[in-house]
Amino acid sequence: MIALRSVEELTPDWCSAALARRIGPARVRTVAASPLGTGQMADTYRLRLGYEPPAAGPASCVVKLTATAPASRTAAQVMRAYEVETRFYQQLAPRLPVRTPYCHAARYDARTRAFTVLLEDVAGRAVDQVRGCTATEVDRAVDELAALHGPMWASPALSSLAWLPRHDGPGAAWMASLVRRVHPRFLRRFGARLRPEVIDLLGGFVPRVERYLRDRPGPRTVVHGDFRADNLVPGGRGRMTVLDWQTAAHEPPATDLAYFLGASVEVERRRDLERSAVRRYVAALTGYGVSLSVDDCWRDYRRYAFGGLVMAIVGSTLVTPTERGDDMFATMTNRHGAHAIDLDSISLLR
Ligand SMILES: Nc1ncnc2c1ncn2[C@@H]1O[C@H](COP(=O)(O)OP(=O)(O)OP(=O)(O)O)[C@@H](O)[C@H]1O
Repeated sequence: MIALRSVEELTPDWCSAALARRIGPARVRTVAASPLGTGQMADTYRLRLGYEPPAAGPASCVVKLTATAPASRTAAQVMRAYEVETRFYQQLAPRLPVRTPYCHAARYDARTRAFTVLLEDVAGRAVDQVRGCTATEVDRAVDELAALHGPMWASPALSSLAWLPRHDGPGAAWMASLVRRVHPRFLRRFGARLRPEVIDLLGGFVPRVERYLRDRPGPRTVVHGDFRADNLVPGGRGRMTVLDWQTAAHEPPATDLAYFLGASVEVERRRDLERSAVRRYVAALTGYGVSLSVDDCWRDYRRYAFGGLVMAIVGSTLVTPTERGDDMFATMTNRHGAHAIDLDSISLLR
């Protein structure tokens, strides 16, 4: 099975090879692809599949492949997003209890930097990021975070995965200079939609961004890197399925927790429930043998509240602009800004 460079290369034979583990000697006879969702880093399609013999495999699957839009493809390649998502599905998803779509096949071609993952079609709709999560959705999401972070908490095995990014290396200085460079442009584009106190916060944070990115205290584990409502699909038995593993990394786990609560919960609701969410996360981690105090978790949670601001500033300038994308970046910045202000996170960077 090869990594597809575009959906035009998709054929029944390619699908048969990609589904071989599931369908054995049966064949895919027909495949029809329709574009799916609003992803900005890859092209995603729902596939309707017909088989010989009939009903030999899933009636539909989701294929995610190299973006055709040049800006999205370049951004994904700079961030190694395609390699990371492929390797995550191949090497980590099978070892972790976090709920992800079942991956039928995943390929990354280092020469062409093309990638393709063929996934289970997850029923249901992702939580709307702009509306934000309910209290029940927060509980479910926090449980999935513990199921992602707990099993490989401080595991030396993660350091040997050369493909799994760490953000405190030489990349930190590069990222910090990018944030400083694009900050004025970001303010020109979004300033009218940002609260004045958030603009002030950015003015205090951006000069300290390199310190924030380089100096990353706390234990490390596998993190999702973009753990927010748009990537969470509520499912059966009180679980959430977590999508979009292009930003997986070897990072302090509180980065995901702070980013999730900062981005995906409306501000008043987040203020009400964040302490209990942190306690729930710590309690769920004990189920994976992790001993972490609520105080230590709370301190790291406060410190990493800036992650969403870095993501909004950099993300909004890298991807092709869309109206929904711009709404999302403005909402994100106001929410993460309010979060860092509420938690006085800047005091942890002095
Ligand atoms: N396995 C799946 N089952 C059902 N829907 C899916 C599945 N995987 C992705 N989707 C949907 O396809 C769209 C794009 O998916 P995804 O977020 O993984 O792509 P992306 O290009 O990496 O996005 P982003 O711009 O957020 O990085 C989303 O609407 C998502 O809900």
